[in-house]
Amino acid sequence: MLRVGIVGVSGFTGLELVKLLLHHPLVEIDYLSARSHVGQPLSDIFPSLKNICDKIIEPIDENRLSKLDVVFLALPHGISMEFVCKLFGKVRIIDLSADFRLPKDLYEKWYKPHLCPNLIKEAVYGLPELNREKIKKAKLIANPGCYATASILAILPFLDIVESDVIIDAKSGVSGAGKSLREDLLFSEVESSFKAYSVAKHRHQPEIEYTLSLVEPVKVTFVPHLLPINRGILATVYAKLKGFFDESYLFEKLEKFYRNEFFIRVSKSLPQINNISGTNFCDISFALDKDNNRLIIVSVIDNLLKGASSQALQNMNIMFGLKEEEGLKLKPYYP
Ligand SMILES: NC(=O)C1=CN([C@@H]2O[C@H](COP(=O)(O)OP(=O)(O)OC[C@H]3O[C@@H](n4cnc5c(N)ncnc54)[C@H](OP(=O)(O)O)[C@@H]3O)[C@@H](O)[C@H]2O)C=CC1
Ligand SMILES: CC(=O)N[C@@H](CCC(=O)OP(=O)(O)O)C(=O)O
Repeated sequence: MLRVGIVGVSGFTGLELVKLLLHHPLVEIDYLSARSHVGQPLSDIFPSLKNICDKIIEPIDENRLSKLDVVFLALPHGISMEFVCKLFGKVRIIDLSADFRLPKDLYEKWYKPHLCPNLIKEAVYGLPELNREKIKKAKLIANPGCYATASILAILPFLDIVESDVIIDAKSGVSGAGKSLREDLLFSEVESSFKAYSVAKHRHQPEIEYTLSLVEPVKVTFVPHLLPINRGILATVYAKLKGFFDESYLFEKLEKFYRNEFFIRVSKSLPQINNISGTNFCDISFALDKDNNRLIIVSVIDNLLKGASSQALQNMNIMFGLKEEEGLKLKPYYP
Protein backbone atom coordinates (compact mmCIF):
# COMPACT_ATOMS: atom_id res chain seq x y z
CA MET A 1 0.00 0.00 0.00
CA LEU A 2 1.23 3.48 -0.83
CA ARG A 3 1.16 5.84 2.13
CA VAL A 4 -0.28 9.10 0.85
CA GLY A 5 -0.64 12.59 2.31
CA ILE A 6 -2.51 15.68 1.20
CA VAL A 7 -1.61 19.24 2.13
CA GLY A 8 -4.44 21.73 1.62
CA VAL A 9 -7.19 19.17 2.15
CA SER A 10 -9.69 21.89 3.07
CA GLY A 11 -9.81 23.19 -0.53
CA PHE A 12 -11.72 22.04 -3.61
CA THR A 13 -8.95 19.98 -5.20
CA GLY A 14 -8.01 18.57 -1.78
CA LEU A 15 -11.57 17.29 -1.35
CA GLU A 16 -11.54 15.72 -4.82
CA LEU A 17 -8.25 14.00 -4.01
CA VAL A 18 -9.69 12.48 -0.84
CA LYS A 19 -12.77 11.21 -2.68
CA LEU A 20 -10.59 9.59 -5.34
CA LEU A 21 -8.02 8.13 -2.97
CA LEU A 22 -10.70 6.55 -0.75
CA HIS A 23 -11.56 4.31 -3.68
CA HIS A 24 -8.03 3.52 -4.78
CA PRO A 25 -7.30 -0.09 -3.83
CA LEU A 26 -3.53 0.38 -3.45
CA VAL A 27 -3.49 3.54 -1.39
CA GLU A 28 -3.77 4.31 2.29
CA ILE A 29 -4.59 7.92 3.17
CA ASP A 30 -2.11 8.38 5.97
CA TYR A 31 -2.08 12.10 6.50
CA LEU A 32 -4.54 14.92 5.86
CA SER A 33 -3.36 18.41 6.65
CA ALA A 34 -4.45 22.00 6.28
CA ARG A 35 -3.77 25.40 7.73
CA SER A 36 -7.29 25.73 9.14
CA HIS A 37 -9.62 23.25 10.89
CA VAL A 38 -6.71 21.44 12.56
CA GLY A 39 -7.93 18.84 15.06
CA GLN A 40 -11.36 18.54 13.43
CA PRO A 41 -12.58 15.59 11.37
CA LEU A 42 -12.56 16.25 7.63
CA SER A 43 -16.32 15.65 7.63
CA ASP A 44 -16.75 18.82 9.72
CA ILE A 45 -15.68 20.85 6.68
CA PHE A 46 -17.29 18.55 4.13
CA PRO A 47 -20.43 17.05 5.70
CA SER A 48 -20.91 14.91 2.58
CA LEU A 49 -18.02 12.81 3.89
CA LYS A 50 -19.63 11.97 7.26
CA ASN A 51 -19.18 8.24 7.97
CA ILE A 52 -17.02 8.06 4.85
CA CYS A 53 -13.93 10.00 5.90
CA ASP A 54 -13.92 11.32 9.47
CA LYS A 55 -10.14 11.39 9.60
CA ILE A 56 -8.71 14.21 11.71
CA ILE A 57 -7.03 17.14 9.97
CA GLU A 58 -3.48 17.52 11.25
CA PRO A 59 -1.18 20.54 11.25
CA ILE A 60 1.19 20.79 8.30
CA ASP A 61 4.35 19.05 9.51
CA GLU A 62 7.35 18.53 7.22
CA ASN A 63 8.70 15.67 9.34
CA ARG A 64 5.48 13.79 9.01
CA LEU A 65 5.30 14.49 5.26
CA SER A 66 8.82 13.25 4.59
CA LYS A 67 7.92 9.78 5.92
CA LEU A 68 5.21 9.17 3.33
CA ASP A 69 5.55 7.63 -0.13
CA VAL A 70 3.88 10.50 -1.94
CA VAL A 71 2.49 13.91 -1.07
CA PHE A 72 -0.11 15.92 -2.97
CA LEU A 73 0.23 19.68 -2.50
CA ALA A 74 -3.21 21.21 -3.13
CA LEU A 75 -2.08 24.73 -2.22
CA PRO A 76 -2.11 28.12 -3.93
CA HIS A 77 0.84 28.98 -6.13
CA GLY A 78 3.55 30.79 -4.20
CA ILE A 79 2.77 28.67 -1.12
CA SER A 80 3.40 25.24 -2.60
CA MET A 81 7.03 25.99 -3.38
CA GLU A 82 7.77 26.69 0.30
CA PHE A 83 7.05 23.02 0.96
CA VAL A 84 8.69 21.67 -2.18
CA CYS A 85 11.94 23.51 -1.29
CA LYS A 86 12.01 21.64 2.05
CA LEU A 87 10.64 18.25 0.99
CA PHE A 88 12.27 17.63 -2.37
CA GLY A 89 14.24 14.36 -2.35
CA LYS A 90 12.64 13.12 0.87
CA VAL A 91 9.27 12.14 -0.58
CA ARG A 92 7.78 12.10 -4.07
CA ILE A 93 5.71 15.22 -4.64
CA ILE A 94 2.76 16.02 -6.89
CA ASP A 95 2.22 19.76 -6.85
CA LEU A 96 -1.16 20.96 -8.10
CA SER A 97 -0.07 24.59 -8.14
CA ALA A 98 1.74 26.44 -10.91
CA ASP A 99 5.02 26.78 -9.00
CA PHE A 100 7.07 24.33 -11.06
CA ARG A 101 5.37 24.49 -14.45
CA LEU A 102 7.49 27.24 -16.00
CA PRO A 103 11.17 28.12 -16.27
CA LYS A 104 12.36 30.69 -13.73
CA ASP A 105 12.20 33.81 -15.96
CA LEU A 106 8.73 33.09 -17.19
CA TYR A 107 7.51 32.12 -13.72
CA GLU A 108 8.83 35.33 -12.19
CA LYS A 109 7.32 37.44 -14.99
CA TRP A 110 3.83 36.01 -14.36
CA TYR A 111 3.89 35.08 -10.67
CA LYS A 112 6.50 36.16 -8.10
CA PRO A 113 10.16 35.53 -7.21
CA HIS A 114 10.81 31.81 -7.01
CA LEU A 115 12.10 30.41 -3.72
CA CYS A 116 14.01 27.43 -5.14
CA PRO A 117 14.58 27.97 -8.87
CA ASN A 118 17.22 25.22 -8.86
CA LEU A 119 14.41 22.67 -8.42
CA ILE A 120 12.42 23.80 -11.47
CA LYS A 121 14.54 21.63 -13.77
CA GLU A 122 13.81 18.62 -11.55
CA ALA A 123 10.08 18.94 -12.10
CA VAL A 124 8.23 17.07 -14.82
CA TYR A 125 5.15 18.71 -16.34
CA GLY A 126 2.55 16.12 -15.45
CA LEU A 127 0.58 15.76 -18.64
CA PRO A 128 0.70 11.97 -19.14
CA GLU A 129 -0.28 12.13 -22.82
CA LEU A 130 2.86 14.23 -23.43
CA ASN A 131 5.38 13.21 -20.79
CA ARG A 132 4.56 9.66 -19.66
CA GLU A 133 8.13 8.34 -19.76
CA LYS A 134 9.52 11.26 -17.74
CA ILE A 135 6.69 11.01 -15.21
CA LYS A 136 7.68 7.42 -14.43
CA LYS A 137 10.99 8.58 -12.95
CA ALA A 138 9.94 11.95 -11.55
CA LYS A 139 10.46 12.99 -7.96
CA LEU A 140 8.46 16.16 -8.47
CA ILE A 141 5.42 16.55 -10.70
CA ALA A 142 4.17 19.97 -11.77
CA ASN A 143 0.53 19.07 -12.31
CA PRO A 144 -0.80 21.14 -15.25
CA GLY A 145 -3.34 23.94 -14.97
CA CYS A 146 -6.94 23.19 -15.90
CA TYR A 147 -7.23 25.47 -18.93
CA ALA A 148 -3.76 24.40 -20.02
CA THR A 149 -4.74 20.71 -19.91
CA ALA A 150 -7.84 21.21 -22.07
CA SER A 151 -6.06 23.50 -24.53
CA ILE A 152 -2.83 21.55 -24.96
CA LEU A 153 -4.62 18.24 -25.44
CA ALA A 154 -6.80 19.82 -28.14
CA ILE A 155 -4.05 21.29 -30.29
CA LEU A 156 -1.21 18.81 -29.70
CA PRO A 157 -2.20 16.28 -32.40
CA PHE A 158 -2.30 19.03 -35.05
CA LEU A 159 0.73 21.11 -34.09
CA ASP A 160 2.77 20.07 -37.13
CA ILE A 161 0.11 21.17 -39.66
CA VAL A 162 -1.12 24.49 -38.24
CA GLU A 163 0.32 28.00 -38.52
CA SER A 164 2.23 29.11 -35.44
CA ASP A 165 -0.48 31.51 -34.35
CA VAL A 166 -3.25 29.88 -32.37
CA ILE A 167 -6.29 31.41 -30.67
CA ILE A 168 -7.84 29.70 -27.67
CA ASP A 169 -11.23 30.68 -26.39
CA ALA A 170 -11.93 28.80 -23.16
CA LYS A 171 -14.77 28.69 -20.65
CA SER A 172 -14.63 27.42 -17.08
CA GLY A 173 -17.05 26.67 -14.29
CA VAL A 174 -16.68 28.67 -11.09
CA SER A 175 -14.95 25.94 -9.03
CA GLY A 176 -11.88 26.67 -11.17
CA ALA A 177 -11.29 29.68 -8.96
CA GLY A 178 -10.99 27.63 -5.76
CA LYS A 179 -12.76 28.06 -2.47
CA SER A 180 -11.63 31.42 -1.18
CA LEU A 181 -14.26 34.14 -0.92
CA ARG A 182 -14.50 36.63 -3.77
CA GLU A 183 -17.26 39.10 -4.52
CA ASP A 184 -17.11 38.49 -8.27
CA LEU A 185 -17.78 34.80 -7.63
CA LEU A 186 -20.94 35.27 -5.60
CA PHE A 187 -23.92 33.27 -6.89
CA SER A 188 -25.78 36.52 -7.57
CA GLU A 189 -22.89 37.80 -9.72
CA VAL A 190 -22.34 34.62 -11.71
CA GLU A 191 -25.79 33.13 -12.13
CA SER A 192 -27.52 34.07 -15.41
CA SER A 193 -24.39 35.84 -16.58
CA PHE A 194 -21.32 35.10 -18.68
CA LYS A 195 -18.12 37.09 -19.13
CA ALA A 196 -14.56 37.07 -20.36
CA TYR A 197 -11.81 37.84 -17.83
CA SER A 198 -8.01 38.27 -17.75
CA VAL A 199 -8.19 38.76 -21.52
CA ALA A 200 -4.76 38.33 -23.10
CA LYS A 201 -3.15 38.37 -19.63
CA HIS A 202 -4.07 35.06 -18.04
CA ARG A 203 -1.34 32.93 -16.38
CA HIS A 204 -2.22 29.93 -18.50
CA GLN A 205 -1.22 31.70 -21.72
CA PRO A 206 2.53 31.32 -20.99
CA GLU A 207 1.96 27.81 -19.65
CA ILE A 208 0.23 26.70 -22.86
CA GLU A 209 2.64 28.53 -25.15
CA TYR A 210 5.74 27.31 -23.34
CA THR A 211 4.61 23.66 -23.18
CA LEU A 212 3.53 23.53 -26.82
CA SER A 213 6.66 25.31 -27.99
CA LEU A 214 8.80 22.51 -26.59
CA VAL A 215 7.14 20.41 -29.32
CA GLU A 216 6.70 23.02 -32.08
CA PRO A 217 7.17 26.82 -31.81
CA VAL A 218 3.80 28.50 -31.47
CA LYS A 219 2.27 31.80 -30.35
CA VAL A 220 -0.95 31.65 -28.36
CA THR A 221 -3.72 34.18 -27.74
CA PHE A 222 -5.78 32.97 -24.79
CA VAL A 223 -9.15 34.28 -23.60
CA PRO A 224 -10.82 32.64 -20.58
CA HIS A 225 -14.49 33.05 -19.67
CA LEU A 226 -16.50 32.35 -16.54
CA LEU A 227 -19.43 30.01 -17.06
CA PRO A 228 -22.35 30.05 -14.62
CA ILE A 229 -21.86 26.37 -13.77
CA ASN A 230 -19.98 24.67 -10.96
CA ARG A 231 -17.45 22.57 -12.83
CA GLY A 232 -16.21 21.87 -16.33
CA ILE A 233 -14.10 23.54 -19.01
CA LEU A 234 -14.75 23.84 -22.71
CA ALA A 235 -11.86 25.07 -24.87
CA THR A 236 -12.26 26.10 -28.49
CA VAL A 237 -8.99 26.33 -30.41
CA TYR A 238 -8.77 28.21 -33.72
CA ALA A 239 -5.78 27.44 -35.94
CA LYS A 240 -5.07 28.21 -39.59
CA LEU A 241 -3.93 25.14 -41.51
CA LYS A 242 -0.57 25.18 -43.31
CA GLY A 243 -1.91 23.24 -46.29
CA PHE A 244 -5.18 21.76 -47.49
CA PHE A 245 -6.45 18.71 -45.66
CA ASP A 246 -9.82 17.01 -45.75
CA GLU A 247 -11.90 16.10 -42.73
CA SER A 248 -11.23 12.39 -42.93
CA TYR A 249 -7.44 12.93 -42.95
CA LEU A 250 -7.74 15.27 -39.95
CA PHE A 251 -9.96 12.87 -38.06
CA GLU A 252 -7.62 9.95 -38.70
CA LYS A 253 -4.70 12.07 -37.49
CA LEU A 254 -6.51 12.92 -34.28
CA GLU A 255 -7.64 9.36 -33.71
CA LYS A 256 -4.19 7.92 -34.37
CA PHE A 257 -2.53 10.40 -32.00
CA TYR A 258 -4.71 9.31 -29.08
CA ARG A 259 -5.31 5.68 -30.07
CA ASN A 260 -3.64 4.31 -26.93
CA GLU A 261 -4.89 6.96 -24.53
CA PHE A 262 -7.74 5.63 -22.39
CA PHE A 263 -8.61 9.05 -20.99
CA ILE A 264 -8.83 10.86 -24.32
CA ARG A 265 -12.04 10.24 -26.20
CA VAL A 266 -12.06 11.36 -29.79
CA SER A 267 -15.36 11.70 -31.58
CA LYS A 268 -16.95 13.13 -34.71
CA SER A 269 -19.60 14.96 -32.74
CA LEU A 270 -18.60 18.05 -30.80
CA PRO A 271 -18.03 17.40 -27.09
CA GLN A 272 -20.02 18.79 -24.20
CA ILE A 273 -19.30 19.23 -20.53
CA ASN A 274 -22.02 17.00 -19.07
CA ASN A 275 -20.40 13.94 -20.66
CA ILE A 276 -17.14 14.37 -18.71
CA SER A 277 -18.25 15.96 -15.40
CA GLY A 278 -17.04 13.75 -12.57
CA THR A 279 -14.48 11.89 -14.72
CA ASN A 280 -10.84 11.97 -15.81
CA PHE A 281 -11.84 12.05 -19.50
CA CYS A 282 -10.96 14.70 -22.03
CA ASP A 283 -13.34 14.58 -25.00
CA ILE A 284 -12.08 16.11 -28.24
CA SER A 285 -13.55 16.80 -31.66
CA PHE A 286 -13.13 19.39 -34.42
CA ALA A 287 -14.77 21.14 -37.33
CA LEU A 288 -13.06 22.29 -40.52
CA ASP A 289 -13.90 25.81 -41.68
CA LYS A 290 -13.17 25.15 -45.36
CA ASP A 291 -13.79 28.72 -46.56
CA ASN A 292 -11.05 30.03 -44.29
CA ASN A 293 -8.94 26.86 -44.17
CA ARG A 294 -9.16 27.01 -40.40
CA LEU A 295 -9.29 24.11 -37.99
CA ILE A 296 -11.59 24.57 -34.99
CA ILE A 297 -10.92 22.05 -32.24
CA VAL A 298 -13.13 21.68 -29.19
CA SER A 299 -12.15 19.89 -25.98
CA VAL A 300 -13.86 19.43 -22.61
CA ILE A 301 -12.58 18.35 -19.19
CA ASP A 302 -13.70 18.52 -15.58
CA ASN A 303 -11.46 21.28 -14.19
CA LEU A 304 -11.29 19.68 -10.75
CA LEU A 305 -10.50 16.20 -12.14
CA LYS A 306 -8.58 15.88 -15.43
CA GLY A 307 -7.79 19.57 -14.85
CA ALA A 308 -6.40 18.91 -11.36
CA SER A 309 -7.00 16.03 -8.90
CA SER A 310 -7.64 12.98 -11.08
CA GLN A 311 -4.80 13.98 -13.38
CA ALA A 312 -2.65 14.17 -10.23
CA LEU A 313 -3.75 10.64 -9.37
CA GLN A 314 -3.06 9.48 -12.93
CA ASN A 315 0.45 10.87 -12.44
CA MET A 316 0.79 9.02 -9.13
CA ASN A 317 -0.21 5.73 -10.79
CA ILE A 318 2.42 6.26 -13.48
CA MET A 319 5.14 7.27 -10.98
CA PHE A 320 4.62 4.12 -8.94
CA GLY A 321 4.23 1.70 -11.86
CA LEU A 322 0.54 1.07 -11.16
CA LYS A 323 -2.14 0.63 -13.80
CA GLU A 324 -2.78 4.12 -15.11
CA GLU A 325 -6.58 3.78 -14.78
CA GLU A 326 -6.44 2.44 -11.21
CA GLY A 327 -9.00 4.33 -9.12
CA LEU A 328 -9.95 6.46 -12.11
CA LYS A 329 -12.73 4.54 -13.85
CA LEU A 330 -15.21 7.19 -12.79
CA LYS A 331 -18.74 7.43 -14.07
CA PRO A 332 -19.96 10.83 -15.29
CA TYR A 333 -22.32 12.64 -12.93
CA TYR A 334 -24.95 13.26 -15.61
CA PRO A 335 -26.73 10.92 -18.03
N1 LIG B 1 -9.83 24.61 -8.72
C1 LIG B 1 -9.37 24.14 -9.88
O1 LIG B 1 -10.17 23.78 -10.78
C2 LIG B 1 -7.92 23.95 -10.09
C3 LIG B 1 -6.98 24.34 -9.16
N2 LIG B 1 -5.64 24.18 -9.43
C4 LIG B 1 -4.63 24.59 -8.47
O2 LIG B 1 -4.65 23.70 -7.35
C5 LIG B 1 -4.30 24.41 -6.18
C6 LIG B 1 -5.44 24.24 -5.16
O3 LIG B 1 -6.61 24.78 -5.73
P1 LIG B 1 -8.04 24.71 -5.05
O4 LIG B 1 -8.18 23.47 -4.28
O5 LIG B 1 -9.02 25.06 -6.09
O6 LIG B 1 -7.91 25.95 -4.04
P2 LIG B 1 -8.78 26.26 -2.72
O7 LIG B 1 -8.74 27.74 -2.56
O8 LIG B 1 -10.10 25.61 -2.79
O9 LIG B 1 -7.91 25.57 -1.57
C7 LIG B 1 -6.63 26.03 -1.26
C8 LIG B 1 -6.07 25.28 -0.09
O10 LIG B 1 -4.82 25.86 0.24
C9 LIG B 1 -4.81 26.19 1.64
N3 LIG B 1 -4.01 27.40 1.86
C10 LIG B 1 -4.25 28.65 1.38
N4 LIG B 1 -3.27 29.48 1.77
C11 LIG B 1 -2.41 28.75 2.51
C12 LIG B 1 -1.22 29.05 3.21
N5 LIG B 1 -0.72 30.28 3.20
N6 LIG B 1 -0.58 28.06 3.86
C13 LIG B 1 -1.09 26.81 3.88
N7 LIG B 1 -2.25 26.47 3.25
C14 LIG B 1 -2.89 27.43 2.58
C15 LIG B 1 -6.24 26.38 2.03
O11 LIG B 1 -6.29 26.06 3.39
P3 LIG B 1 -7.19 26.82 4.46
O12 LIG B 1 -8.60 26.53 4.08
O13 LIG B 1 -6.79 26.17 5.69
O14 LIG B 1 -6.84 28.26 4.37
C16 LIG B 1 -6.93 25.32 1.15
O15 LIG B 1 -6.85 24.06 1.76
C17 LIG B 1 -4.08 25.86 -6.58
O16 LIG B 1 -2.72 26.08 -6.83
C18 LIG B 1 -4.87 25.96 -7.88
O17 LIG B 1 -4.41 26.99 -8.69
C19 LIG B 1 -5.20 23.59 -10.57
C20 LIG B 1 -6.08 23.16 -11.52
C21 LIG B 1 -7.51 23.34 -11.36
C1 LIG C 1 -12.57 30.03 -13.19
C2 LIG C 1 -11.21 30.39 -12.68
O1 LIG C 1 -11.04 31.39 -12.00
N1 LIG C 1 -10.22 29.58 -13.01
C3 LIG C 1 -8.87 29.76 -12.58
C4 LIG C 1 -8.02 28.63 -13.12
C5 LIG C 1 -7.03 28.25 -12.10
C6 LIG C 1 -6.21 27.03 -12.41
O2 LIG C 1 -6.46 26.04 -12.92
O3 LIG C 1 -5.12 27.05 -12.23
P1 LIG C 1 -3.68 27.25 -11.68
O4 LIG C 1 -3.36 25.99 -11.02
O5 LIG C 1 -2.82 27.52 -12.84
O6 LIG C 1 -3.78 28.43 -10.78
C7 LIG C 1 -8.29 31.10 -13.02
O7 LIG C 1 -8.64 31.60 -14.07
O8 LIG C 1 -7.38 31.58 -12.34
